[in-house]
Amino acid sequence: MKELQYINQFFYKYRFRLLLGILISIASRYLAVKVPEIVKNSVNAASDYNQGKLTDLAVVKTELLHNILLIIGLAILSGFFTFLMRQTIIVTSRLVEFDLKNQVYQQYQRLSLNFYKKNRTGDLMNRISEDVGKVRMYVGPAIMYTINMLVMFSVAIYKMIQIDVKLTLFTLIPFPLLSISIFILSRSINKRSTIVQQQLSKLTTFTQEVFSGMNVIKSYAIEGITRNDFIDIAEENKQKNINLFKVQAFFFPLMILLIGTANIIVLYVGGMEYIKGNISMGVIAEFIMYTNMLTWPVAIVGWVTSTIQEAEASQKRINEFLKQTPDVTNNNEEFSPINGAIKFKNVSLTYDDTHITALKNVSFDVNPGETIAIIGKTGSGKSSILNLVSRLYDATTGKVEIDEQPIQNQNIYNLRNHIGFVPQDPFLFSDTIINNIRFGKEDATEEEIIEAAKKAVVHDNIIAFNKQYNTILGERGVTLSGGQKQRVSIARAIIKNPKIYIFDDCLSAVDTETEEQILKNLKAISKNNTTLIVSHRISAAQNADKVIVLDNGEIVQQGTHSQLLSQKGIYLEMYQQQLEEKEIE
Ligand SMILES: Nc1ncnc2c1ncn2[C@@H]1O[C@H](COP(=O)(O)OP(=O)(O)OP(=O)(O)O)[C@@H](O)[C@H]1O
Repeated sequence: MKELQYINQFFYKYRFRLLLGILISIASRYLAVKVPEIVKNSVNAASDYNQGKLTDLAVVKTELLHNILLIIGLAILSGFFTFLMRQTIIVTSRLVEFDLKNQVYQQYQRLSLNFYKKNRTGDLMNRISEDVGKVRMYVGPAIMYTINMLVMFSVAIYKMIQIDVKLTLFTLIPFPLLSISIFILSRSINKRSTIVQQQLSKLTTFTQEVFSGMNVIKSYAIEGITRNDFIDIAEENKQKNINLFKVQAFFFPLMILLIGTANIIVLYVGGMEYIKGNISMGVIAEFIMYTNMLTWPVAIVGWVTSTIQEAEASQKRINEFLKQTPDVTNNNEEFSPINGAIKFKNVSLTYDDTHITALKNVSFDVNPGETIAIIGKTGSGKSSILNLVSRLYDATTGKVEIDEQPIQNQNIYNLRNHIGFVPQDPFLFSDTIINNIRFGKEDATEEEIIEAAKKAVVHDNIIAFNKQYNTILGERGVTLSGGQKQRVSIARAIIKNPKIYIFDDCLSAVDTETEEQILKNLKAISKNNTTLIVSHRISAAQNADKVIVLDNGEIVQQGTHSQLLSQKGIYLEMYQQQLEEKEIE
């Protein structure tokens, strides 16, 4: 129960609702346990009349009618309390589930990118849904049934012992057996259902991947292979489900068997006691009712134990993530203006997971409003520089400064609010185009959005769609071409009017003419904003105030476009190569 201690904060938070629920459960069960006693009185009245102990039929009839009305009244009251019990305890469990899900979600958002690289999406989803759901079972049903069981048991057994100790002991013989068997069965059911869940995750992940990569599957004509893979996984899924149902099928027969055994014992031992004249006929009826009433609570002991074990395991998985601290933390709560000066002083970056040193001893500076182009071959470390500027990662050694302050001293949210980042592989949400652009500035007007789209040279494409700016984009914006996606993403950054623009090779999918037009627009827009442009193409660097050339994580050249063209080196090589390619076109 160590891991589940985490949930105590919620018990405290909802203590009044929970306490009310507990009181209502006690009332509800107490009323339910009253019924057998009334049945006993009724049976005894009828039996006494039969044996001539009571002679007035009208009195017997009145008593029976009175008892019937009492039972109906108790049933209605008990039902009403049961309803209230669910409204309090089960609703509390839903509130706790909601709070816990929010906590996990907030923690997910707090954690750094590294966390997302180390953990699979399916696992993250499972912990926030499946595991939280299992913890809810502990907070709600498990606690509710435990209270039920305790009240039923104490009241019923107290009453039974008062009537006949010997009969009580005999009646209770099958119950420990019932509880232990249900415990064993529940454990087995839980184990098997975990396997079924894992299998289901596998199936979901597989199909999700197939749907996302459908264009590759179709163009390689490998539908047959993926179908066979699907059949294999589905077959395994079916087997695991059958295994689960085999065990589940034992649950009710086992309960019925044990209830039957307990009833037979009551009938036999009770019958003997009745013959000896130790108890009345009504007591046998009363005991049979207690036996049936106690069966479910006793069976539930086994179920509750195994549910708590499951919840403990799930909470452990949740705690693992909740305890993690982000690699990149915010160390300043103040929101202050940012001018956009960037300085790298002997910066090196080695990624934790791959141990790849992406940057080695990199130093450069950019004044506010300047445009700097970062050029280099693939894998040379260009994006890594951008990752450090937006503090998605922290440098391993050396210093990154924003406005002459170590970047770690800047409020991370403030910094990112002042950055308009266009990633290499733009991500668009399954929403309208207008909302995808508005994402950069929540209160943007329609005119501002259209203006931004025009500057990103995507307006004409958008108005060609039937629903224009209200066109819904499919999952990951699949209805747009790669170049259109890049330009919508650029519009999203433009509308933000940030102090620092970061363009990570985001014009790779647009033709050179459109690229030129966008670069011209960007130059006009970003006159007063610091701009970092990463590109494979020299064209992006021509108008930059400064160009940095990276090779294998190191700056090998630095200067203006014309300065670099006058030197031998990678920049000149790339320029000549791209010039030749253009001439061939
Ligand atoms: N998030 C990351 N975690 C681990 N390793 C990374 C990460 N990002 C990049 N790398 C590694 O760091 C090196 C530099 O990558 P980076 O993306 O900075 O290069 P790039 O010049 O932007 O390449 P490209 O032009 O192909 O985008 C590569 O070897 C890459 O595998």
